Amino acid sequence: MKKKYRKFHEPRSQSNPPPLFKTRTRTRPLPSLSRRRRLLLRRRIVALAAAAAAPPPLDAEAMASSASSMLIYQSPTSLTANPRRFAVGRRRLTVSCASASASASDPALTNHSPPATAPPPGTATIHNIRDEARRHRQAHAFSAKYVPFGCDFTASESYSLDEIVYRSRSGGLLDVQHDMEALKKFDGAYWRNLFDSRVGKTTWPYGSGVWSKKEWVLPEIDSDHIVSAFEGNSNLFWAERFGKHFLGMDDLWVKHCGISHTGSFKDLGMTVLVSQVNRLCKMDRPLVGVGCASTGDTSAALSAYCAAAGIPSIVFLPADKISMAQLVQPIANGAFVLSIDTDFDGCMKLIREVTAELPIYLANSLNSLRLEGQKTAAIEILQQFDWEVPDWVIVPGGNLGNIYAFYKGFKMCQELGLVDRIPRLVCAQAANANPLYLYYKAGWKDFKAVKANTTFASAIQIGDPVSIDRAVYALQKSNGIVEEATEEELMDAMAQADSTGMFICPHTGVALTALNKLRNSGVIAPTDRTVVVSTAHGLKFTQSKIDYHSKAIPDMACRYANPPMQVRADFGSVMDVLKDYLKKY
Ligand SMILES: N[C@@H](CCOP(=O)(O)O)C(=O)O
Repeated sequence: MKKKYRKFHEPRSQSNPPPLFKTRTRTRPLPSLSRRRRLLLRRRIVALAAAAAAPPPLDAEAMASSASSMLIYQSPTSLTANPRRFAVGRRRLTVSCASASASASDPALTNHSPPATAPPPGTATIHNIRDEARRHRQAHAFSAKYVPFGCDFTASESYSLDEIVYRSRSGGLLDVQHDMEALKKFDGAYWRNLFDSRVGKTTWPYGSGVWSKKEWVLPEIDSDHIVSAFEGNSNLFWAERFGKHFLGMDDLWVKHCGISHTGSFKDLGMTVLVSQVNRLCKMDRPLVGVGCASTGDTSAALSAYCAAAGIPSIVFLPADKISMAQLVQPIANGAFVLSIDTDFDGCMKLIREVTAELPIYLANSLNSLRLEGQKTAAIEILQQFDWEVPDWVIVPGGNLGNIYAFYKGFKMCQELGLVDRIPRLVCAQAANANPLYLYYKAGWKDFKAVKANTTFASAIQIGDPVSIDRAVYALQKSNGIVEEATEEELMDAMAQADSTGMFICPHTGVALTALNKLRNSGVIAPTDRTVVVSTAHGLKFTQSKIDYHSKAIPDMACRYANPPMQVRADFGSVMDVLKDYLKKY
Protein backbone atom coordinates (compact mmCIF):
# COMPACT_ATOMS: atom_id res chain seq x y z
CA MET A 1 0.00 0.00 0.00
CA LYS A 2 2.72 2.40 1.04
CA LYS A 3 4.69 1.78 -2.11
CA LYS A 4 1.78 2.53 -4.36
CA TYR A 5 0.86 5.62 -2.40
CA ARG A 6 4.37 7.05 -2.58
CA LYS A 7 4.53 6.54 -6.27
CA PHE A 8 1.65 8.89 -6.92
CA HIS A 9 2.22 11.38 -4.12
CA GLU A 10 5.96 11.87 -4.26
CA PRO A 11 6.89 14.94 -2.25
CA ARG A 12 8.51 17.60 -4.32
CA SER A 13 12.06 18.59 -3.48
CA GLN A 14 14.19 21.54 -4.51
CA SER A 15 16.30 19.29 -6.68
CA ASN A 16 13.16 18.00 -8.30
CA PRO A 17 11.18 21.18 -9.02
CA PRO A 18 7.62 20.98 -10.28
CA PRO A 19 7.32 20.76 -14.03
CA LEU A 20 5.99 23.82 -15.76
CA PHE A 21 2.91 21.97 -16.89
CA LYS A 22 1.32 19.34 -14.76
CA THR A 23 -1.39 17.06 -15.85
CA ARG A 24 -2.96 14.27 -13.88
CA THR A 25 -0.64 11.77 -15.55
CA ARG A 26 2.52 13.67 -14.78
CA THR A 27 4.10 11.01 -12.54
CA ARG A 28 3.60 8.20 -14.98
CA PRO A 29 6.09 7.49 -17.74
CA LEU A 30 4.83 8.24 -21.21
CA PRO A 31 3.39 5.13 -22.77
CA SER A 32 5.07 3.93 -25.94
CA LEU A 33 3.43 6.29 -28.41
CA SER A 34 3.85 6.28 -32.09
CA ARG A 35 6.27 8.84 -33.51
CA ARG A 36 3.37 10.87 -34.95
CA ARG A 37 1.51 10.93 -31.62
CA ARG A 38 4.64 11.96 -29.75
CA LEU A 39 5.04 14.81 -32.18
CA LEU A 40 1.45 15.91 -31.70
CA LEU A 41 1.80 15.72 -27.95
CA ARG A 42 4.96 17.80 -28.02
CA ARG A 43 3.23 20.39 -30.23
CA ARG A 44 0.39 20.55 -27.75
CA ILE A 45 2.75 21.13 -24.85
CA VAL A 46 4.53 23.87 -26.77
CA ALA A 47 1.15 25.48 -27.51
CA LEU A 48 0.22 25.35 -23.87
CA ALA A 49 3.56 26.90 -22.93
CA ALA A 50 2.91 29.75 -25.32
CA ALA A 51 -0.57 30.23 -23.91
CA ALA A 52 0.78 30.33 -20.38
CA ALA A 53 3.30 33.00 -21.23
CA ALA A 54 0.65 35.15 -22.91
CA PRO A 55 -2.14 37.13 -21.20
CA PRO A 56 -5.20 35.00 -20.40
CA PRO A 57 -7.29 34.32 -23.47
CA LEU A 58 -10.65 36.02 -23.62
CA ASP A 59 -12.27 32.83 -24.74
CA ALA A 60 -12.19 30.48 -21.78
CA GLU A 61 -13.93 27.76 -23.79
CA ALA A 62 -11.04 27.69 -26.22
CA MET A 63 -8.62 27.50 -23.33
CA ALA A 64 -10.53 24.67 -21.79
CA SER A 65 -10.47 22.69 -24.99
CA SER A 66 -6.72 22.94 -25.18
CA ALA A 67 -6.12 22.07 -21.57
CA SER A 68 -7.82 19.79 -19.13
CA SER A 69 -10.79 21.37 -17.39
CA MET A 70 -9.02 20.47 -14.13
CA LEU A 71 -6.29 22.97 -14.89
CA ILE A 72 -6.13 26.45 -13.55
CA TYR A 73 -4.50 28.99 -15.75
CA GLN A 74 -2.19 31.39 -14.04
CA SER A 75 -0.45 34.30 -15.58
CA PRO A 76 1.81 36.83 -13.88
CA THR A 77 0.77 39.41 -16.40
CA SER A 78 -2.80 39.54 -15.14
CA LEU A 79 -2.51 39.73 -11.39
CA THR A 80 -5.80 40.58 -9.79
CA ALA A 81 -7.27 40.39 -6.34
CA ASN A 82 -10.23 38.39 -7.50
CA PRO A 83 -10.05 35.11 -9.36
CA ARG A 84 -12.12 35.29 -12.54
CA ARG A 85 -14.50 32.43 -13.04
CA PHE A 86 -15.74 31.16 -16.35
CA ALA A 87 -18.35 28.54 -16.95
CA VAL A 88 -16.75 25.80 -19.01
CA GLY A 89 -19.31 23.24 -19.98
CA ARG A 90 -20.66 22.01 -16.66
CA ARG A 91 -17.44 22.77 -14.80
CA ARG A 92 -16.12 26.09 -13.68
CA LEU A 93 -12.67 27.09 -14.63
CA THR A 94 -10.82 29.47 -12.37
CA VAL A 95 -8.47 31.97 -13.88
CA SER A 96 -6.65 32.63 -10.68
CA CYS A 97 -3.72 34.85 -10.87
CA ALA A 98 -1.56 35.06 -7.82
CA SER A 99 -1.24 33.80 -4.35
CA ALA A 100 -2.14 37.30 -3.29
CA SER A 101 -5.59 36.53 -4.66
CA ALA A 102 -6.15 33.80 -2.08
CA SER A 103 -9.33 34.06 -0.12
CA ALA A 104 -9.11 37.01 2.18
CA SER A 105 -11.47 35.15 4.45
CA ASP A 106 -9.10 32.29 5.17
CA PRO A 107 -8.11 32.71 8.82
CA ALA A 108 -4.77 31.14 8.13
CA LEU A 109 -4.10 33.83 5.57
CA THR A 110 -5.62 36.83 7.24
CA ASN A 111 -4.79 36.25 10.85
CA HIS A 112 -2.00 33.84 11.40
CA SER A 113 0.55 34.15 8.69
CA PRO A 114 1.30 36.22 5.66
CA PRO A 115 0.01 35.20 2.28
CA ALA A 116 2.31 33.15 0.11
CA THR A 117 4.39 35.20 -2.27
CA ALA A 118 3.58 35.61 -5.95
CA PRO A 119 5.65 33.65 -8.44
CA PRO A 120 8.53 35.54 -10.00
CA PRO A 121 7.69 37.15 -13.34
CA GLY A 122 7.92 34.82 -16.27
CA THR A 123 7.32 31.63 -14.28
CA ALA A 124 3.66 31.20 -15.05
CA THR A 125 2.35 27.78 -14.14
CA ILE A 126 -0.74 25.86 -15.00
CA HIS A 127 -1.71 23.75 -12.07
CA ASN A 128 -4.66 22.09 -10.39
CA ILE A 129 -6.65 22.89 -7.28
CA ARG A 130 -4.47 20.66 -5.10
CA ASP A 131 -1.36 22.49 -6.26
CA GLU A 132 -3.08 25.76 -5.56
CA ALA A 133 -3.76 24.60 -2.00
CA ARG A 134 -0.09 23.61 -1.59
CA ARG A 135 0.93 27.10 -2.51
CA HIS A 136 -1.21 28.46 0.32
CA ARG A 137 -0.10 25.90 2.90
CA GLN A 138 -0.01 27.64 6.27
CA ALA A 139 0.96 26.90 9.82
CA HIS A 140 -2.21 26.05 11.70
CA ALA A 141 -3.33 27.77 14.86
CA PHE A 142 -6.01 25.32 15.94
CA SER A 143 -5.85 21.79 17.27
CA ALA A 144 -7.95 18.82 18.34
CA LYS A 145 -7.33 15.56 20.18
CA TYR A 146 -9.08 12.45 21.48
CA VAL A 147 -10.34 12.59 25.05
CA PRO A 148 -12.60 10.19 26.94
CA PHE A 149 -16.22 10.80 25.98
CA GLY A 150 -17.78 13.50 28.21
CA CYS A 151 -14.45 15.28 28.86
CA ASP A 152 -13.24 18.52 27.32
CA PHE A 153 -9.97 19.51 25.64
CA THR A 154 -8.21 19.94 28.99
CA ALA A 155 -8.77 16.31 30.08
CA SER A 156 -5.73 14.64 31.65
CA GLU A 157 -6.22 11.55 29.49
CA SER A 158 -5.85 12.50 25.86
CA TYR A 159 -4.44 11.16 22.63
CA SER A 160 -3.14 12.77 19.50
CA LEU A 161 -5.36 12.21 16.46
CA ASP A 162 -2.31 10.56 14.93
CA GLU A 163 -2.57 7.72 17.42
CA ILE A 164 -4.57 4.64 16.51
CA VAL A 165 -6.92 4.41 19.45
CA TYR A 166 -10.67 3.83 19.64
CA ARG A 167 -11.31 3.41 23.37
CA SER A 168 -10.34 5.26 26.53
CA ARG A 169 -8.23 3.64 29.24
CA SER A 170 -11.39 2.58 31.06
CA GLY A 171 -12.76 1.00 27.86
CA GLY A 172 -15.25 3.83 27.26
CA LEU A 173 -15.90 5.82 24.11
CA LEU A 174 -13.60 8.56 22.91
CA ASP A 175 -14.52 11.94 21.55
CA VAL A 176 -12.62 14.45 19.42
CA GLN A 177 -12.42 17.73 21.31
CA HIS A 178 -11.16 20.96 19.86
CA ASP A 179 -9.13 23.72 21.47
CA MET A 180 -12.17 25.92 21.94
CA GLU A 181 -10.12 28.73 23.49
CA ALA A 182 -8.16 29.07 20.26
CA LEU A 183 -11.36 28.97 18.18
CA LYS A 184 -13.00 31.54 20.47
CA LYS A 185 -10.36 34.09 19.53
CA PHE A 186 -12.64 34.66 16.57
CA ASP A 187 -16.25 35.68 17.10
CA GLY A 188 -19.39 34.09 15.70
CA ALA A 189 -19.72 36.62 12.89
CA TYR A 190 -16.18 35.80 11.80
CA TRP A 191 -16.86 32.08 11.55
CA ARG A 192 -20.23 32.62 9.84
CA ASN A 193 -18.60 34.82 7.22
CA LEU A 194 -15.71 32.44 6.73
CA PHE A 195 -17.95 29.42 6.20
CA ASP A 196 -20.33 31.37 3.98
CA SER A 197 -17.44 32.64 1.85
CA ARG A 198 -16.42 29.09 0.95
CA VAL A 199 -19.77 27.80 -0.30
CA GLY A 200 -19.99 27.07 -4.00
CA LYS A 201 -16.25 27.36 -4.68
CA THR A 202 -13.86 24.80 -6.08
CA THR A 203 -10.96 25.95 -3.92
CA TRP A 204 -9.28 22.85 -2.49
CA PRO A 205 -10.38 21.54 -0.04
CA TYR A 206 -13.08 24.08 0.81
CA GLY A 207 -15.34 23.07 -2.07
CA SER A 208 -16.41 20.27 0.26
CA GLY A 209 -19.17 21.02 2.74
CA VAL A 210 -17.08 19.19 5.33
CA TRP A 211 -13.71 20.79 4.62
CA SER A 212 -15.23 24.24 4.30
CA LYS A 213 -15.29 23.88 8.10
CA LYS A 214 -11.76 22.43 8.24
CA GLU A 215 -10.71 24.46 11.30
CA TRP A 216 -13.53 22.77 13.24
CA VAL A 217 -12.98 19.30 11.79
CA LEU A 218 -9.32 18.29 11.46
CA PRO A 219 -7.49 21.59 11.85
CA GLU A 220 -4.03 20.08 11.72
CA ILE A 221 -4.28 17.98 8.58
CA ASP A 222 -2.35 19.16 5.57
CA SER A 223 -4.80 19.94 2.79
CA ASP A 224 -2.62 17.83 0.56
CA HIS A 225 -3.55 14.70 2.52
CA ILE A 226 -7.29 15.27 2.26
CA VAL A 227 -9.30 12.72 0.31
CA SER A 228 -12.49 14.44 -0.74
CA ALA A 229 -15.24 14.12 -3.31
CA PHE A 230 -16.52 17.60 -2.41
CA GLU A 231 -19.18 15.94 -0.29
CA GLY A 232 -21.73 17.86 1.76
CA ASN A 233 -23.47 21.07 0.69
CA SER A 234 -26.53 18.87 0.27
CA ASN A 235 -29.94 20.17 -0.57
CA LEU A 236 -32.11 21.45 2.26
CA PHE A 237 -35.41 20.80 0.54
CA TRP A 238 -38.55 22.72 1.44
CA ALA A 239 -41.10 19.88 1.69
CA GLU A 240 -43.90 22.27 0.87
CA ARG A 241 -46.47 19.89 -0.50
CA PHE A 242 -45.78 17.02 1.89
CA GLY A 243 -45.83 19.38 4.87
CA LYS A 244 -49.05 21.14 3.92
CA HIS A 245 -50.90 18.14 2.59
CA PHE A 246 -50.09 15.48 5.17
CA LEU A 247 -49.12 17.43 8.28
CA GLY A 248 -50.62 20.93 8.02
CA MET A 249 -47.10 22.37 8.28
CA ASP A 250 -45.57 25.02 6.07
CA ASP A 251 -42.07 25.16 7.51
CA LEU A 252 -40.99 21.56 6.98
CA TRP A 253 -37.60 20.83 5.43
CA VAL A 254 -35.79 17.68 4.41
CA LYS A 255 -32.00 17.71 4.55
CA HIS A 256 -31.06 15.38 1.71
CA CYS A 257 -27.74 14.07 3.06
CA GLY A 258 -28.19 10.99 0.86
CA ILE A 259 -27.90 12.96 -2.37
CA SER A 260 -24.19 12.61 -2.18
CA HIS A 261 -21.15 10.93 -3.71
CA THR A 262 -21.98 7.37 -2.59
CA GLY A 263 -25.63 8.05 -1.81
CA SER A 264 -25.59 8.47 1.94
CA PHE A 265 -24.53 10.80 4.75
CA LYS A 266 -21.63 8.45 5.46
CA ASP A 267 -19.53 10.38 2.95
CA LEU A 268 -19.36 13.25 5.43
CA GLY A 269 -17.57 11.18 8.04
CA MET A 270 -15.62 9.01 5.65
CA THR A 271 -13.79 11.86 3.96
CA VAL A 272 -12.41 12.76 7.39
CA LEU A 273 -11.50 9.25 8.41
CA VAL A 274 -9.85 8.28 5.14
CA SER A 275 -7.99 11.59 4.99
CA GLN A 276 -6.56 10.91 8.44
CA VAL A 277 -5.57 7.39 7.34
CA ASN A 278 -3.91 8.93 4.30
CA ARG A 279 -1.95 11.16 6.65
CA LEU A 280 -1.00 8.18 8.83
CA CYS A 281 0.25 6.32 5.75
CA LYS A 282 2.39 9.34 4.92
CA MET A 283 3.75 9.11 8.45
CA ASP A 284 4.71 5.48 7.81
CA ARG A 285 2.25 4.06 10.29
CA PRO A 286 2.04 0.31 9.80
CA LEU A 287 -1.49 0.08 8.43
CA VAL A 288 -2.49 -2.48 5.83
CA GLY A 289 -5.97 -1.13 5.17
CA VAL A 290 -9.20 0.20 6.58
CA GLY A 291 -12.14 -1.97 7.63
CA CYS A 292 -15.74 -1.66 8.72
CA ALA A 293 -18.86 -3.62 9.47
CA SER A 294 -21.81 -2.25 7.58
CA THR A 295 -25.46 -2.37 6.75
CA GLY A 296 -24.56 -1.01 3.33
CA ASP A 297 -23.90 2.72 3.45
CA THR A 298 -20.73 2.85 5.52
CA SER A 299 -19.13 0.16 3.33
CA ALA A 300 -20.05 2.08 0.18
CA ALA A 301 -18.49 5.27 1.47
CA LEU A 302 -15.40 3.57 2.88
CA SER A 303 -14.67 1.70 -0.32
CA ALA A 304 -15.10 4.77 -2.52
CA TYR A 305 -12.86 7.06 -0.47
CA CYS A 306 -10.23 4.34 -0.03
CA ALA A 307 -10.29 3.64 -3.74
CA ALA A 308 -9.80 7.34 -4.44
CA ALA A 309 -6.72 7.33 -2.20
CA GLY A 310 -5.35 3.95 -3.30
CA ILE A 311 -5.79 2.48 0.18
CA PRO A 312 -7.13 -1.09 0.58
CA SER A 313 -10.57 -1.40 2.18
CA ILE A 314 -12.10 -4.46 3.82
CA VAL A 315 -15.83 -4.61 4.51
CA PHE A 316 -17.86 -7.05 6.62
CA LEU A 317 -21.45 -7.29 5.42
CA PRO A 318 -24.30 -9.32 6.89
CA ALA A 319 -25.18 -11.84 4.15
CA ASP A 320 -28.49 -11.16 2.35
CA LYS A 321 -29.36 -8.18 4.54
CA ILE A 322 -28.38 -5.24 2.37
CA SER A 323 -29.78 -3.97 -0.90
CA MET A 324 -28.27 -4.91 -4.26
CA ALA A 325 -27.38 -1.26 -4.93
CA GLN A 326 -25.46 -1.12 -1.65
CA LEU A 327 -23.71 -4.45 -2.20
CA VAL A 328 -22.45 -3.52 -5.63
CA GLN A 329 -20.78 -0.32 -4.44
CA PRO A 330 -17.83 -1.83 -2.48
CA ILE A 331 -17.53 -4.58 -5.08
CA ALA A 332 -17.18 -2.03 -7.86
CA ASN A 333 -14.79 0.11 -5.82
CA GLY A 334 -12.43 -2.81 -5.35
CA ALA A 335 -12.94 -3.46 -1.63
CA PHE A 336 -12.30 -6.89 -0.14
CA VAL A 337 -15.94 -7.82 0.60
CA LEU A 338 -16.75 -10.45 3.22
CA SER A 339 -20.38 -11.56 3.17
CA ILE A 340 -20.83 -13.06 6.62
CA ASP A 341 -23.65 -15.28 7.77
CA THR A 342 -24.71 -13.08 10.68
CA ASP A 343 -26.42 -9.74 11.29
CA PHE A 344 -24.83 -6.29 11.57
CA ASP A 345 -24.20 -6.67 15.29
CA GLY A 346 -22.34 -9.92 14.55
CA CYS A 347 -20.26 -8.20 11.86
CA MET A 348 -19.51 -5.31 14.21
CA LYS A 349 -18.27 -7.69 16.91
CA LEU A 350 -16.02 -9.42 14.37
CA ILE A 351 -14.51 -6.25 12.94
CA ARG A 352 -13.71 -5.01 16.44
CA GLU A 353 -11.91 -8.27 17.20
CA VAL A 354 -10.09 -8.24 13.87
CA THR A 355 -8.95 -4.61 14.12
CA ALA A 356 -7.61 -5.34 17.60
CA GLU A 357 -5.40 -8.06 16.09
CA LEU A 358 -4.40 -6.75 12.66
CA PRO A 359 -3.14 -3.35 11.53
CA ILE A 360 -6.49 -2.56 9.92
CA TYR A 361 -7.88 0.84 10.82
CA LEU A 362 -11.45 0.75 12.12
CA ALA A 363 -13.82 2.93 10.11
CA ASN A 364 -17.07 2.46 12.02
CA SER A 365 -18.39 5.41 13.99
CA LEU A 366 -17.07 3.84 17.16
CA ASN A 367 -14.09 5.73 15.80
CA SER A 368 -14.94 9.28 16.84
CA LEU A 369 -13.12 10.82 13.88
CA ARG A 370 -16.11 9.97 11.70
CA LEU A 371 -18.42 12.17 13.73
CA GLU A 372 -16.25 15.22 13.07
CA GLY A 373 -17.30 15.06 9.45
CA GLN A 374 -20.90 14.15 10.13
CA LYS A 375 -21.38 17.09 12.51
CA THR A 376 -20.88 19.50 9.59
CA ALA A 377 -24.38 18.61 8.32
CA ALA A 378 -25.76 20.39 11.40
CA ILE A 379 -23.62 23.45 10.75
CA GLU A 380 -24.74 23.38 7.14
CA ILE A 381 -28.42 23.39 8.14
CA LEU A 382 -27.87 26.56 10.20
CA GLN A 383 -25.95 28.09 7.35
CA GLN A 384 -28.71 27.24 4.88
CA PHE A 385 -31.23 28.98 7.15
CA ASP A 386 -28.96 32.02 7.23
CA TRP A 387 -27.93 31.08 10.77
CA GLU A 388 -31.46 30.86 12.11
CA VAL A 389 -32.02 27.88 14.37
CA PRO A 390 -34.84 25.44 13.48
CA ASP A 391 -37.10 24.24 16.28
CA TRP A 392 -36.71 20.53 15.62
CA VAL A 393 -34.30 18.21 13.84
CA ILE A 394 -35.33 14.58 13.36
CA VAL A 395 -32.62 11.98 12.69
CA PRO A 396 -33.09 8.25 11.98
CA GLY A 397 -30.99 6.17 14.38
CA GLY A 398 -29.29 2.76 14.14
CA ASN A 399 -25.68 2.63 15.36
CA LEU A 400 -26.46 6.08 16.85
CA GLY A 401 -23.33 8.04 15.96
CA ASN A 402 -25.23 10.49 13.79
CA ILE A 403 -27.62 11.86 16.41
CA TYR A 404 -24.60 12.78 18.53
CA ALA A 405 -22.82 14.24 15.50
CA PHE A 406 -25.79 16.56 14.89
CA TYR A 407 -25.81 17.60 18.54
CA LYS A 408 -22.10 18.28 18.38
CA GLY A 409 -22.37 20.46 15.29
CA PHE A 410 -25.20 22.53 16.73
CA LYS A 411 -23.52 22.84 20.13
CA MET A 412 -20.25 24.01 18.63
CA CYS A 413 -22.10 26.74 16.74
CA GLN A 414 -23.72 27.86 19.97
CA GLU A 415 -20.50 27.79 21.99
CA LEU A 416 -18.61 29.74 19.37
CA GLY A 417 -21.32 32.37 19.08
CA LEU A 418 -22.70 31.61 15.61
CA VAL A 419 -26.19 31.01 17.06
CA ASP A 420 -27.74 31.49 20.47
CA ARG A 421 -29.53 28.16 20.97
CA ILE A 422 -29.74 24.65 19.58
CA PRO A 423 -32.78 22.79 18.18
CA ARG A 424 -34.57 19.99 19.98
CA LEU A 425 -33.46 16.65 18.57
CA VAL A 426 -35.63 13.63 17.82
CA CYS A 427 -34.12 10.22 17.16
CA ALA A 428 -36.36 7.93 15.11
CA GLN A 429 -35.96 4.15 15.22
CA ALA A 430 -37.62 1.26 13.43
CA ALA A 431 -39.86 -0.62 15.89
CA ASN A 432 -38.13 -3.80 14.73
CA ALA A 433 -34.76 -2.49 15.93
CA ASN A 434 -35.53 -0.11 18.77
CA PRO A 435 -33.11 -0.46 21.72
CA LEU A 436 -32.84 3.33 22.15
CA TYR A 437 -36.61 3.79 22.06
CA LEU A 438 -37.09 1.14 24.76
CA TYR A 439 -34.36 2.72 26.87
CA TYR A 440 -35.96 6.17 26.51
CA LYS A 441 -39.38 4.82 27.41
CA ALA A 442 -37.86 3.20 30.51
CA GLY A 443 -36.64 6.62 31.67
CA TRP A 444 -33.06 5.86 30.61
CA LYS A 445 -32.89 3.01 33.11
CA ASP A 446 -31.19 -0.25 32.42
CA PHE A 447 -30.13 -0.31 28.75
CA LYS A 448 -30.62 -3.63 27.05
CA ALA A 449 -29.41 -4.49 23.57
CA VAL A 450 -32.08 -6.23 21.48
CA LYS A 451 -32.06 -8.77 18.69
CA ALA A 452 -32.79 -6.58 15.67
CA ASN A 453 -35.57 -7.98 13.51
CA THR A 454 -35.77 -7.58 9.77
CA THR A 455 -36.87 -4.12 8.74
CA PHE A 456 -37.26 -2.32 5.43
CA ALA A 457 -35.13 0.35 7.08
CA SER A 458 -32.23 -2.09 6.76
CA ALA A 459 -29.46 0.44 7.36
CA ILE A 460 -30.70 0.90 10.93
CA GLN A 461 -31.35 -2.78 11.64
CA ILE A 462 -29.04 -2.68 14.65
CA GLY A 463 -29.78 -4.08 18.12
CA ASP A 464 -26.59 -3.19 19.99
CA PRO A 465 -25.60 0.33 18.90
CA VAL A 466 -22.00 1.27 19.66
CA SER A 467 -22.85 4.93 20.23
CA ILE A 468 -25.64 4.39 22.73
CA ASP A 469 -23.95 6.64 25.35
CA ARG A 470 -23.38 9.37 22.82
CA ALA A 471 -27.03 9.28 21.72
CA VAL A 472 -28.35 9.48 25.28
CA TYR A 473 -26.05 12.42 25.96
CA ALA A 474 -27.23 14.26 22.83
CA LEU A 475 -30.89 13.68 23.61
CA GLN A 476 -30.62 14.68 27.24
CA LYS A 477 -28.70 17.86 26.42
CA SER A 478 -31.12 18.89 23.68
CA ASN A 479 -34.38 18.11 25.49
CA GLY A 480 -34.76 15.42 22.89
CA ILE A 481 -37.31 12.71 22.16
CA VAL A 482 -37.15 9.17 20.76
CA GLU A 483 -39.91 7.81 18.52
CA GLU A 484 -40.40 4.60 16.60
CA ALA A 485 -42.09 3.46 13.40
CA THR A 486 -43.63 0.13 12.48
CA GLU A 487 -42.93 -1.39 9.08
CA GLU A 488 -46.31 -0.31 7.74
CA GLU A 489 -45.93 3.23 9.11
CA LEU A 490 -42.50 3.75 7.64
CA MET A 491 -43.43 2.33 4.24
CA ASP A 492 -46.60 4.44 4.09
CA ALA A 493 -44.66 7.56 5.06
CA MET A 494 -42.08 6.83 2.37
CA ALA A 495 -44.81 6.37 -0.25
CA GLN A 496 -46.56 9.57 0.82
CA ALA A 497 -43.32 11.55 0.63
CA ASP A 498 -42.52 10.07 -2.78
CA SER A 499 -45.98 11.02 -4.00
CA THR A 500 -45.09 14.67 -3.35
CA GLY A 501 -41.97 14.57 -5.50
CA MET A 502 -39.36 13.19 -3.15
CA PHE A 503 -37.73 9.77 -3.58
CA ILE A 504 -36.63 8.94 -0.09
CA CYS A 505 -35.11 5.92 1.64
CA PRO A 506 -37.06 3.85 4.20
CA HIS A 507 -35.02 5.38 7.06
CA THR A 508 -36.32 8.79 6.12
CA GLY A 509 -39.75 7.11 6.23
CA VAL A 510 -38.98 6.26 9.86
CA ALA A 511 -38.13 9.90 10.59
CA LEU A 512 -41.28 11.16 8.83
CA THR A 513 -43.36 8.73 10.88
CA ALA A 514 -41.83 10.15 14.05
CA LEU A 515 -42.74 13.62 12.85
CA ASN A 516 -46.28 12.54 12.07
CA LYS A 517 -46.70 11.11 15.57
CA LEU A 518 -45.27 14.18 17.25
CA ARG A 519 -47.53 16.43 15.16
CA ASN A 520 -50.59 14.34 16.02
CA SER A 521 -49.78 14.48 19.72
CA GLY A 522 -49.26 18.25 19.48
CA VAL A 523 -45.62 18.09 20.61
CA ILE A 524 -44.54 19.62 17.32
CA ALA A 525 -46.71 22.60 16.43
CA PRO A 526 -47.87 23.30 12.85
CA THR A 527 -45.72 26.42 12.66
CA ASP A 528 -42.56 24.88 14.12
CA ARG A 529 -39.63 24.96 11.76
CA THR A 530 -38.71 21.30 11.45
CA VAL A 531 -35.90 19.54 9.60
CA VAL A 532 -36.05 15.83 8.78
CA VAL A 533 -32.64 14.35 8.02
CA SER A 534 -32.76 12.06 5.00
CA THR A 535 -29.81 9.74 5.36
CA ALA A 536 -29.59 7.76 2.11
CA HIS A 537 -30.62 7.98 -1.52
CA GLY A 538 -33.95 6.36 -2.38
CA LEU A 539 -32.42 4.69 -5.41
CA LYS A 540 -30.58 2.34 -3.06
CA PHE A 541 -33.93 0.91 -1.98
CA THR A 542 -35.87 0.40 -5.18
CA GLN A 543 -36.79 -3.22 -4.40
CA SER A 544 -38.74 -2.30 -1.28
CA LYS A 545 -40.52 0.44 -3.22
CA ILE A 546 -41.38 -2.00 -6.00
CA ASP A 547 -42.68 -4.52 -3.47
CA TYR A 548 -44.82 -1.83 -1.85
CA HIS A 549 -46.26 -0.48 -5.09
CA SER A 550 -46.93 -4.05 -6.31
CA LYS A 551 -48.76 -4.73 -3.03
CA ALA A 552 -46.44 -7.69 -2.64
CA ILE A 553 -45.68 -7.26 1.05
CA PRO A 554 -47.38 -9.83 3.28
CA ASP A 555 -49.66 -8.36 5.98
CA MET A 556 -49.30 -4.82 4.67
CA ALA A 557 -52.19 -2.90 3.11
CA CYS A 558 -49.83 -0.73 1.03
CA ARG A 559 -52.46 2.02 1.12
CA TYR A 560 -50.55 4.40 -1.10
CA ALA A 561 -49.49 1.85 -3.70
CA ASN A 562 -49.49 3.09 -7.27
CA PRO A 563 -49.05 -0.03 -9.41
CA PRO A 564 -48.63 0.29 -13.17
CA MET A 565 -51.71 -0.64 -15.21
CA GLN A 566 -51.34 -3.35 -17.84
CA VAL A 567 -53.17 -2.28 -21.03
CA ARG A 568 -53.72 -3.96 -24.39
CA ALA A 569 -51.99 -2.23 -27.28
CA ASP A 570 -55.07 -0.74 -28.96
CA PHE A 571 -56.55 2.75 -28.97
CA GLY A 572 -59.87 1.70 -27.43
CA SER A 573 -58.31 -0.03 -24.45
CA VAL A 574 -55.96 2.90 -23.78
CA MET A 575 -58.89 5.38 -24.04
CA ASP A 576 -60.98 3.29 -21.63
CA VAL A 577 -58.39 3.24 -18.91
CA LEU A 578 -57.59 6.93 -19.38
CA LYS A 579 -61.28 7.92 -19.12
CA ASP A 580 -61.57 5.92 -15.97
CA TYR A 581 -58.44 7.51 -14.55
CA LEU A 582 -59.46 11.05 -15.47
CA LYS A 583 -62.78 10.71 -13.64
CA LYS A 584 -60.82 11.38 -10.45
CA TYR A 585 -59.97 14.91 -11.60
N1 LIG B 1 -25.94 2.12 9.00
C1 LIG B 1 -24.55 1.86 9.07
C2 LIG B 1 -24.18 0.92 10.17
C3 LIG B 1 -22.78 1.19 10.65
O1 LIG B 1 -22.79 2.39 11.33
P1 LIG B 1 -21.52 3.29 11.55
O2 LIG B 1 -22.05 4.52 12.17
O3 LIG B 1 -20.61 2.55 12.45
O4 LIG B 1 -20.91 3.54 10.25
C4 LIG B 1 -24.04 1.38 7.71
O5 LIG B 1 -24.44 1.93 6.71
O6 LIG B 1 -23.25 0.47 7.63
